[in-house]
Amino acid sequence: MIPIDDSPIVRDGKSLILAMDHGLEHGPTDFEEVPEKLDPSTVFDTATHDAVTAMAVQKGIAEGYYPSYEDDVNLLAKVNGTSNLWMGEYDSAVNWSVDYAAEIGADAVGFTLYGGSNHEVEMAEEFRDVQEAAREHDLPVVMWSYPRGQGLKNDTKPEVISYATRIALELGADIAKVKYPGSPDAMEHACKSAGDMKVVMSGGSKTSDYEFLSTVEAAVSAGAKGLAVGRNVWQREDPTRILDALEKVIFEEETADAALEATE
Ligand SMILES: O=P(O)(O)OC[C@H]1O[C@](O)(COP(=O)(O)O)[C@@H](O)[C@@H]1O
Repeated sequence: MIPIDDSPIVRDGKSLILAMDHGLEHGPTDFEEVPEKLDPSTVFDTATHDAVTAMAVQKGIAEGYYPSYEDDVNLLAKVNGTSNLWMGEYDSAVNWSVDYAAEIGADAVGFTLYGGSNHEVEMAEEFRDVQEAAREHDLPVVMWSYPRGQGLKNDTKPEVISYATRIALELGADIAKVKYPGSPDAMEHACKSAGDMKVVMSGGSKTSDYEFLSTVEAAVSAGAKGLAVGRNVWQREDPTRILDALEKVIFEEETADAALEATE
């Protein structure tokens, strides 16, 4: 872990990462109700909001669109990823090198590790190479720490999420992105398991404004240092409004109720 509070992807010790790698990870289904979002520029426009500290995308999107946004958006290069068409045991292909991501202007790199998968060993070895290359470029590393595969049926159980944050700490990540483990106590334990490393909550599929914001509020009160979110922002009709509210909940530590009221 390196001190990352001065990194552009961190603001006042916290991060709000806008993820848009769903076209690879989930396919066109995530865009069915928001077909205009098939154009990555629309989500880059959303990422220019002050609350967003980085945008996480895959190589092709970074190559094609980031040059127009490099003055206004911090790039988190998600270096591995696999499509939903892959039917094998959980795994993720490394699609670009850290050197190339740095050349494009990355401010941080992201990597998914499926702890518990039959491919965990190979993925951990790939993470070693990514993490060490990132250190050479002084880039923070965000681990999407997602235990799943084999017999692991419930990947949001409290002990599984605490293990996920610990794996990220032990392997040298700077931020762990994990699913919400269902309660503030479980989130607090997951954050403590990460030592001084930052933990951010993963957004998940779209829910109501109140449900989403109150879960973020609970996670932040329990020690999470922000959020990495995709669908709960860009699948909304008005992403700016939810980002205004998230800014209040994450950076100003307001309640979900107060944030919603202030942004009505
Ligand atoms: O593997 P899952 O749980 O289907 O979700 C993976 C997706 O979730 C993210 O980690 C976060 O996005 P969401 O907030 O939309 O869940 C994306 O980067 C990724 O594409």
